[in-house]
Order: sequence, then C-alpha cells, then structure tokens
Amino acid sequence: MYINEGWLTSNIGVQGQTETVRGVSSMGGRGKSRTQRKHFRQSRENVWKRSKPDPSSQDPESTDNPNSSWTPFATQNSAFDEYYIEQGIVQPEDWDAFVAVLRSPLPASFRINACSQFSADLRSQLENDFVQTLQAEVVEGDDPEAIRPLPWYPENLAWHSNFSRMQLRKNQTLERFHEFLKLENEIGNITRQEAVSMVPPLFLNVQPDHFVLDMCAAPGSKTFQLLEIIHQSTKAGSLPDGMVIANDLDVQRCNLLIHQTKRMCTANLIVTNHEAQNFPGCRLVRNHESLEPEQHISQLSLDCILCDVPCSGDGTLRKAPDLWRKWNTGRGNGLHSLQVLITMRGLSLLKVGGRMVYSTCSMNPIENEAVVAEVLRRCGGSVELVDVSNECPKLLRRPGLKRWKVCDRSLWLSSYKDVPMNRRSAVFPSMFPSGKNYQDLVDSNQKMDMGDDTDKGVCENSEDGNQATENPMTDKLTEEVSELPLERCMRIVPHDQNTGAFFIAVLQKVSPLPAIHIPEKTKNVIDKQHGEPENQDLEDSKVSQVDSLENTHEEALKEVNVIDNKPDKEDLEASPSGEEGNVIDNKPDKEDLEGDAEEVQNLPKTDSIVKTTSRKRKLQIQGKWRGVDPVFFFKDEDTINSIKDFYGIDESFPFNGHLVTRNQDVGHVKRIYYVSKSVKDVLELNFSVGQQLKIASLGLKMFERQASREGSSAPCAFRISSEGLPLILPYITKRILRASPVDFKHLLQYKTIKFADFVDAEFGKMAENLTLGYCIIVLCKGKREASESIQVDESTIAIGCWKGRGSLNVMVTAMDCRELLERLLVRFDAENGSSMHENMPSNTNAVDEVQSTHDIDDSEAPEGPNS
Ligand SMILES: C[S@@+](CC[C@H](N)C(=O)[O-])C[C@H]1O[C@@H](n2cnc3c(N)ncnc32)[C@H](O)[C@@H]1O
Repeated sequence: MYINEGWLTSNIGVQGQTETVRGVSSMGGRGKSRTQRKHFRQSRENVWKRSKPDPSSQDPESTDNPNSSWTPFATQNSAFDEYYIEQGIVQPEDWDAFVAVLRSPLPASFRINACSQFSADLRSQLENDFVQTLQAEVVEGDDPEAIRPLPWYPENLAWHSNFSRMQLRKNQTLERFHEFLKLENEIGNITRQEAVSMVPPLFLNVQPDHFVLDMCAAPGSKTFQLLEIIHQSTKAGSLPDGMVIANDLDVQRCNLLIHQTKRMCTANLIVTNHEAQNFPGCRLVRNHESLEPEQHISQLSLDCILCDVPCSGDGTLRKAPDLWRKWNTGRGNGLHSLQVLITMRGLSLLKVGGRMVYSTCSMNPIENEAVVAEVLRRCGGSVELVDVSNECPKLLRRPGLKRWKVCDRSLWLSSYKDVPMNRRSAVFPSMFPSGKNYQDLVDSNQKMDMGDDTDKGVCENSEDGNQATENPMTDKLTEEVSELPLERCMRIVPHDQNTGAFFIAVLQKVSPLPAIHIPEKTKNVIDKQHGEPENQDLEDSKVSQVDSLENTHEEALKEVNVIDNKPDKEDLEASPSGEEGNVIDNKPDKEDLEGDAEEVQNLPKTDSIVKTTSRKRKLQIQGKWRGVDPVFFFKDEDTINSIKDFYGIDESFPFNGHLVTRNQDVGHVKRIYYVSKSVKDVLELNFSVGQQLKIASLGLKMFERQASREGSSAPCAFRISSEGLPLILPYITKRILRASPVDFKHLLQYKTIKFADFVDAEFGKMAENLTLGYCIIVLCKGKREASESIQVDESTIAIGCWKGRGSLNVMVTAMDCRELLERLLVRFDAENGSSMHENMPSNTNAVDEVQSTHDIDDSEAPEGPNS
C-alpha cells in the first residue's frame, strides 16, 4: 500500500511541505542554474561590494548615485558624524572604514541551542553540508567564506553568515539555507541573533545553580542564552538548581519574550513585567523562624544580573538604517538617568560576590561610560569594574573611553559647569567624566536650601537663561578625564569584525552598597530626568527615593505592602478575556513573531519609553497586576493521583509544590505547569511578601486537559504536553511503546495511522491494546526487539500520540514533525543506509485514508506554539 521510493521525494508529493527542506534538486544549495547564480552575484555586488563612500555624493538616494537602487534609507547624518568624530570613539584614520561598514547591511548570524538534543547534528550539518554547498554556489574568488563559526563563541555554536537578512529572504540560491534557519529557529534548535548581542551573557559567568535576573529582557535572545547556560549540563529527567527571572516593562514585548523563551521548554524561568528600576526585592521582613517549613529563601538574591538597558540603539544602524534619519544627541542624553537607576537597582539586588553585566547597543559614551562611572561613584567602592581582558580573548574589542563630552542641542559641553542653567534639568553632572559633580549637585542643592544663590545670580542676569554659570573654567573648555578604570569597559565597533556595535561593562559587587542620603531636591531632579510626574502616589514616591540603598527599596515596598498586602479580589478572577492563560493580555503580533527575534530586539523605543514610563507605572499600581492571571499552586490530590496512576509516574519524580496553574477553579484548570525547585522557592517567597512579583509567565506546560468528546471519555483527563514530555519521560512506566524507525517515521509523516497499517504488526497490536488516551512512542535505535526494555537518556527521541478507537494519532505540531523528520533523515543519512529507508509507503492514498480516521477534534489535535 505504500510507494517504495526515497522517502524525501515521497514527502514532496504527499505533503507538499518538505520539498523546500530536502528536495535536493529543487532547493538551492545544490544544482542551481547559472542564471540564478548570476542574479545572486549581481545583488551581492549591490549590497556588499559597494566601494567606499564618495564624499562628494552624499545622498545615496540621489538618481546620480549608481548605488541608489539598493537602499531606501539615507545613511548619512552630519550630526552623527560630528558627534562621534568629536567623541573619538575610533581613531581619525579609522573613521572612513568605520562609517563605510556602518552603512552596509548587517550580515545575518545565528547560534545553535547548546541544549538542543540535535545540537551536534546541526553543527555537523553546518560544517559538512552548508559550508561547502554555500561556498560552491555563492562565493566567488577571494570573497570571504559564506558561513563560518564565530571564533570567540565556545564550541562552534555561533555562526556568522556573509548574507544580510534581505539576501537570505530574496535570493533563491539561499533558499534551502534560509528554510533551514527559519525552521530550526522556530523550533528552538537555533536562535537567529546578532553576533554582538551574544556577547554580554558570555561575560556573566553563569553557573547552573545561579539565580539570574535579566532586567530588560524582551524580546529574549539573551534570556534564551542564559537559560542554555543554566541547562547545559543537565541530565535527562533532572533540572538545574538555578533559574532565570526575565523582566521587561513593555507588555507587548513581554509577550515576545514569552514566545521566544517557550522554545527552550524550561521549568526554570519566570517572566515578570516591572519597571526594572523598581524591580521588587521580595524581602521577607519577618524572622527566618517564621518562614513556612517548606520555604527556603527570604529575599530575592541574585548571583548574576544582566542589565541590557533600553538605549538609543545606534549600534544597530546596520540592521535598522532608518535610525540614520532619526539620530540625534537628545536620544542618548534622555536615557542616561534611567540607565543609571536601572543599574543601581540591579546592583542593590545582586549578592555580594555576584556579577552584573551592563550593556547597550549604543556607541554613545553618555549611555555607556558615563553610566558606569556614575554607578561606580554611587557605589563608593562596593562595586568594581572587572578587568575581563583575559576572558573571551578572540573577541576584538576596544577599551572604554576615559574622556568624552556632552552635546546638548548642538552645544558642546566639557564640564557640568558649562551647562546653561535652563538646561540643567536635561543635562546632569553624572554625564561628565569627572563625575564629582554628582556630589557637587548634592552640595549645591544643600547650599540652595540654605539660601545660597551664588549660581542663581548668573541665571537671573541672563535674558534667556541660556548662559552658563560664571566660572573662569567656562571660557576655556577644559576637558575632563575620568579617574575611574573605564578602559576596562568594552566597545565593539562594526569594522573590527563586520558586526553591529555594542558596549559591555562587567561589574562585581564586593560589599553591600553604601546608604546614600539624597536630598529631596536632588531626588526630584533625578525623577524628572526620566519623566516622573511630581505628584506620585505612595509607591512611586517611596520607590523613587531609593537610589543606591540596599534596604530602602525594601522598606519602601514594605510600606506599600502594609496597605496592599493581599491580592485584590479582582486579582483572583480570571483574566479579562475570561480565558485561563499563562501570558499577559495581548498576544504578540504575528508579524513580530516571524523572522528572527533580533528584528525587534533592539529597535529603539526610546522616544516612547520616557513618555510612557509614568503612565505604565500608574497602570501597574492600579488594580494590582490587572490583566495578568494570578498563579496558584495546584494541589488537587485526585487529579494528581489519577495522572500518576495513568502514566505510572515513578514516586521519585517531584510533584509536591512543583505544579502551578493560572486558574483557582480546579475543575476548570486547562493547563498545569511544572516549576523547578528554584522557581518554586521564589513563588513561595512571592506569596509570603504579598505577591510583589507581577508574573506574566512561568514554568513548563506539563499537562493539558483533554477537551474533545473522545478525550473526555478517556480514563485520564490530562495528556502530557510536548514541552513537558522530555522532563517526565524517564519517570514514566506505563503507556509507552517503542516503534521501529520505519513506523516512527510513518507516524511523523502521516500523523495518523490505523493499527493494522503499521509495518511492525506486533507494534500495531500493542498500540491497539492500549486503553483510550494519550501514550508515548519512543524511537528504537535499530530494529524493535520484543523483549527490549525502554531505556531513556538524553538521546531518546519520543513523541506523544493519541490512542484512538481505530488509530494512533500524533500529538505534535506539523512543524515539529517536519523538523524531527529532517533531523532523523540527516542523522540516518550520515550513518549511511539507515533503516529509516526501509519499507517505504506503497500508496500515496494512505495519507488521505488515515487522515479521515483522525477521530479527535481540533482542540485535541497537535498543539500549536501558542496553545
Ligand atoms: C535593548 S532591549 C533588551 C534586549 C534584550 N535584552 C534581548 O537581548 O533580547 C531593552 C528592553 O528594555 C525594555 N525597557 C524599557 N524601559 C524599561 C524599564 N524601565 N524597565 C524594564 N524594561 C524596560 C524595553 O521594552 C526593551 O525590551
């Protein structure tokens, strides 16, 4: 009944899906026509072989410009040139090379998920297939390699391609490679991520038992990396001791973050939705003796913090060329104070001995060195800037600057003393290299409090208030030089490694932060810098006082908790949509989810950030956590026991306290999530402190209620979700069958197979004998032997199926099936003459037949990524 031919080509005929992945002659890579190659080379030349910009033809869009057709964006901005030439971020002789690269499109890069079951297969497919085929097809003469591993990233896991995203999308020659990237990215086996954006997590020294906070995490490519590190050495069926809390202020971007991190299938993640500068510390003020017997932690204490702050984003100009038009000095200046506040809050949450990485995708010293310098000053020796010159030695970076200037409305300022009085609400002492003016500001405010108006006099004499204070220094713009070891910061510039730009500083907390009293007046100035209204309610005003204090923040929140220490009634109600879900209100736009996360990663939202901050904070305070489903521990013994019994789950699998839901009504719980011990501890703490954490998503979806008619008549109301299966599989003793490679492949290929149609008739009989409901099919490494017991390890490949009345139906998304087929094919191809090729289907109608027997309704059908 099956066609006996190569299974790939039969896929094309049957499903019309996989041809773009594997159809050798039709999929690019191999056998491309000369015309296609020529077409590709022409467009390559347009994009990549642009000669150095001709200064006489400034407008690339002018019709006289031979390159005008390839870019819709003007990649010129005289203010940008003036600013960075003056700041000296590259040597004058480097300038042309720097801007030439900055004006060219960014090559695409990607990273293999180190925890993927197929990471070695993917790496070898890149090394042994794509490197060669792409080289043969699209690279000419002395051109650089088409793809190559990034030399500074461990274990050849990160790759640079010599194609822009546009080329990948448009060039047919690259179609097979592009399809590969898209599919593996969607599945979670690779992440398409800008090369420089992969750097900050490498310097965080994350260990599997670390508690990590990613303060500004959306869309989540670095969170994903952090999770990979935490999970890297985990054995099948176990979880690491550490966890990641990924936070973002923006609700929509939080949804992107949830979508991104879902691909990791982790039980060790909590996604929160807070202003990072006010991130709750969840400090339990009562004595340790009053901890619940089960409760293990009394505050959030973080081993590592990633502080990848909102920034003006000019390091992403190659990826987002519309920024050329928008660029101005105000964008960076306007974010400086918020960046300082976020970093200070992070440092106050960091353990003594812990590491923080501060990073931006901006080249601007006001958002970079000035922030680091201010933080070091405020921390007064309790935080050190770490010399990491010996870490990641193959990464080319430049030392941080020790001197820079501030440019405000085209006025160059070398020192705070030069700042006109009417600009002192926008330009702050902390922006300048000497920084001692932070203290000066405090002193001068105190003087003003005491009626000393030395400074004010000058301003009053000035007609427009646009005059600097009277100071002999003003006349000679003396350049300030920082005394701090800012050369330990790293600036990655585009022309060193053909990347985007990034700034990274590694900070270590060596002792508790000092308590600094900030006078009310100074506090108001700082608040205004990031757009706070003057009349804040209690939480705002309290929290805004917390600058660098370890405890003040907790004290402030404690007071808030006094008035707000119980979840509101409405918190306990279902979400506005009436749906139980694990994400906050809006779903990400489909558009946002397509392509790589990087497309939305660093698009600067800085214009709106400042404006929306106070509005969002208000929303956050009103009706606690409105729009977010509350979290409940799932303790319904009857349900848990029926699940345990149905699947024969070994007693050693830790259930107690590890199951959570977003719905208090046990009878209507649709999904049960599994959380690691670390997440469980944080949740327990969060309950004890009055739910300070606004949790948008957490844990791993483990069980889902059977909704269909047939499903609800099955003995167990819950099936195991695809995400949860790898974790619980080693503990399952019932409802698990081994299939031969050929039957396993048919299941993936046809999704539904009648019991009588299995090649291995005994397997078909065993499946038929199962009671109705969910079951697990494990791929045998070779021919299935009846007596063989089921051993589960990291290499075990298993899928969930529904045992219906007449057939076995795969409960895996079409995309997962396609990807698994692809992986298995590559693997078996590599092993030469695999059993996957045996006993091919003999009748294409088989698919239609078996599909018509698919007797579970849509809700029971394979899970979509957003289900
Ligand atoms: C540079 S992006 C972060 C990129 C992310 N780390 C990644 O690798 O995918 C900065 C993020 O900060 C968020 N953000 C802006 N203001 C914030 C604030 N006050 N608190 C927390 N997050 C904020 C933005 O929504 C944005 O997602």
